[in-house]
Amino acid sequence: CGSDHSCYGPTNTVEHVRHVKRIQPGAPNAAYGPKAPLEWGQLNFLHTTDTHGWLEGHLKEQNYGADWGDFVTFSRRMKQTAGNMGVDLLLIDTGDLHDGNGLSDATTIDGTDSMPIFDGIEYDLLTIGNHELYISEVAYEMFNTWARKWGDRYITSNVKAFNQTSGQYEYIGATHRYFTTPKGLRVMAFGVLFDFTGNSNASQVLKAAEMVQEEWFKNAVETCEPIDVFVLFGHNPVRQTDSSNTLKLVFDEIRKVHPTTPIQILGGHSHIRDFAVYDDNSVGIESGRYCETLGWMSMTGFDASNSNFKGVKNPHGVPNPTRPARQGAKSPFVYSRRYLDWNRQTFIYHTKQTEAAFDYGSGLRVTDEVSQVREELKLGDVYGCAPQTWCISCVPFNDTSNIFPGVVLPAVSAIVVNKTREDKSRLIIGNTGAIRFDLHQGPFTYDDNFIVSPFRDAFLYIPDVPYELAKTVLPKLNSGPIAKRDLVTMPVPRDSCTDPTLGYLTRREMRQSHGVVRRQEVVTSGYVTTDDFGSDGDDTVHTGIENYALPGYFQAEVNFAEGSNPEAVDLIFVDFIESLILADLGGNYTSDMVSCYIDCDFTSQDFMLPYAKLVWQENIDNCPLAQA
Ligand SMILES: Nc1ccn([C@@H]2O[C@H](COP(=O)(O)O)[C@@H](O)[C@H]2O)c(=O)n1
Ligand SMILES: [Zn+2]
Ligand SMILES: [Zn+2]
Repeated sequence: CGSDHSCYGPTNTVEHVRHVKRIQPGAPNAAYGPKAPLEWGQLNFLHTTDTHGWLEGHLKEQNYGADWGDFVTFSRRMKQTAGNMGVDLLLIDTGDLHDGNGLSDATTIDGTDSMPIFDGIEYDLLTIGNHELYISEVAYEMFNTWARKWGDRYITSNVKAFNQTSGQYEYIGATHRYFTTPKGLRVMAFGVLFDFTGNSNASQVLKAAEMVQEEWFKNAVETCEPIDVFVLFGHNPVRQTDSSNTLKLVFDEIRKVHPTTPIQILGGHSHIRDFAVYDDNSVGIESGRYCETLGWMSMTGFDASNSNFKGVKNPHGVPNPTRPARQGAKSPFVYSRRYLDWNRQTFIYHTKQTEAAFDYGSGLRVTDEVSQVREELKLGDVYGCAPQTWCISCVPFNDTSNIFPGVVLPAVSAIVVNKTREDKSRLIIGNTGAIRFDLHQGPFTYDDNFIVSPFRDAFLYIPDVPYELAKTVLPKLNSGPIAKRDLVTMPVPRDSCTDPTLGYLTRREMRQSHGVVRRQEVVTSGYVTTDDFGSDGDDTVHTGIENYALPGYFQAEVNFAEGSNPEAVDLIFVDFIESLILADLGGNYTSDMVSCYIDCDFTSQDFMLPYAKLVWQENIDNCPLAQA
C-alpha cells in the first residue's frame, strides 16, 4: 500500500486522497468528576488490564480522554503520595496489550511503536494476555525483548515460549516472585493466564490444573520464607462463575497450605469492572478495558502478629478502608475498591492538583511520544464522515443503530468481493467478537479502522456450497460452545463527544488553551457497575446504559435474487473460525477445499477503510462530531 493506504478494497472506486486530513485528539477532560477521595490502606493497588493499545485515550469520548502520559504523571504522583503517607502502593497490569487501536496495530508487528510508550509506567508486576500469543512474532517480542527488560516483575506462571536457540519451551517471564515492599510486606506473586488454547506454536500455555502440580509452584507455596500476602494476578476473570476463571483453582491450592493468609486477586480478559469476594481474607478486582478504567483496591489489617509491615496503619488526612470481605468475616482485614474513569479530571482530583500544576515532564514527554507516533502512522488521516454513531450492544442486535446491521453487514457485502466471482450468491460469516468497539459519529480515521476491526484474519471461502447446507452453519455456530459473548455490564460511554473547535491542536495545546476543566450539569453516561460490594464502586457516577445480548456470529447474505434462494453459494468466512465452519459443514468438507477469497493478504483489517471511502464522503471537509 501507499502511505495513504489507498490500496485497500478491490471494489473501491472512490477517489479519496484529496479528503485526507488530520484530526488531532479531542478534549482530554471529563464532563463530570469523581464523587469522593480514595480510601488509602496499608497496601494499595492501581490496576490496568486489557489496554489493547489505547494509549492515546479515547479521542471521541471525553470521559475516557486521558492519554498514557497523563497516566505516567498520575501513577508517579500516587507512588509519591503512598511514600509520604507511609503505605505501600503496587502498580499492576494483567495483559492484552495489543489488538484494538492503531497505535498498537498499524505497524507490521503489533506493538512495535506502542510497547515503548506502554513501558513509560513503572509497573511492580505485569503478566501476559492471550493477545500477546496469537501471532508468533508478537510472542517472540514479549519473550526476547519485554520479558528481558521487565525481569522478575514480568510473571507468566503458566506461559512458555519456544526458545529457538535451546530448542526448548521456556517460561516467558518469571514463574513467580517473592519480594518485600518498601514498607516491609513479604509478598508472593503468581501471574496466571486462563486456559487459553488459541495461541500459535511459538508458545505453550499450561492449564492451571497442570501448573499447580509443577515443582516450582509447590515449593513457592510451601516455602519456609514468611509470606504476609499473596498477590494472585492474571489475565483471567475474577468472577468465579465465569467459565474462563482458573484463579479459583490456584486460590484453592494456596489455601490448602495457607488457610488465612490474605490473597489479593487482580484479573482481566472479560473486559468488565468487577470485584469478587473469595473468602474472609481474599478479594479480587477486575478493571475493565481499553483505558476506560483504572482499578483501585486497598486493604488494612496487617500488624506485628501477621506481618512485617513497618508503615502507617491508617494513613492520615484520607479516608481508610472499612469494609470486611463479607458480613461477619473472621479476619483483621478490611478493604475498599473503586473504578476510576480514565480522564485527567479524575487524575487531577485524586492527586489534589490543579489542571495547571498536574503535569510532570515525564508524563508530557510520553504524551508527545503518543502524538508523534500517531503522526508517523498517520492515524489521524480521515477516510470518511460517519453520519451517526453505531454501537455494539447499547441497542438490540437487529436495531438500525447497531453496528452489525448498520455498518458491518453492508461493509462486508460491498467490499469483500472477489471480482471473478462477483455474480455468485454468497454468505459471509464472521465472529461478532472481532468487532471491538462502537463506531462514533464524526471523522472516520485510519485509527478508527483498527478500533472497529483490528484483526488480521484472512477472508477464506469454499466455492459453490449447496445453499441448503450453507444456511445451517450460522444457526449451528450460534448455538455452539463459543456462541455467547459476555453480557455483564461494561463501562462504555454512549454520548460523550469531542469538541470540534479543538480538532487541530495537539494534546498539549488543548490543555493550555482550555486550562479549566469544564463541568456539565449532567451525570456521565456509561454503565453502572454492580459487584460483590454493591453498586457504589464507580468513582464517577454513571447514568446507566443498556447492554444487549449479541449472538456469537453474524452473517451477510449477498447477491440473493428477490424471493428465491440460490442453489449454491460461495461460503466466505474469516480464518479465525475456519475449524468451526468445517465442523458445522460436516465430514464432506475439509481444509483442502478452503482457499483465500480475494487474496491471502486481504483481512478483516481491510474492509472498513474502503467502505468509508465508498459511503461516507458527504460532509467530509466539515464533518460534525457527536453531540453530548
Ligand atoms: N485473530 C483474532 C483474535 C481474537 N479475536 C476475538 O477476540 C476475542 C478475544 O479477545 P479478548 O480481548 O477478550 O481476549 C476472541 O474471543 C475473538 O472473538 C478474533 O476475532 N480474531
Ligand atoms: Zn482483552
Ligand atoms: Zn483477553
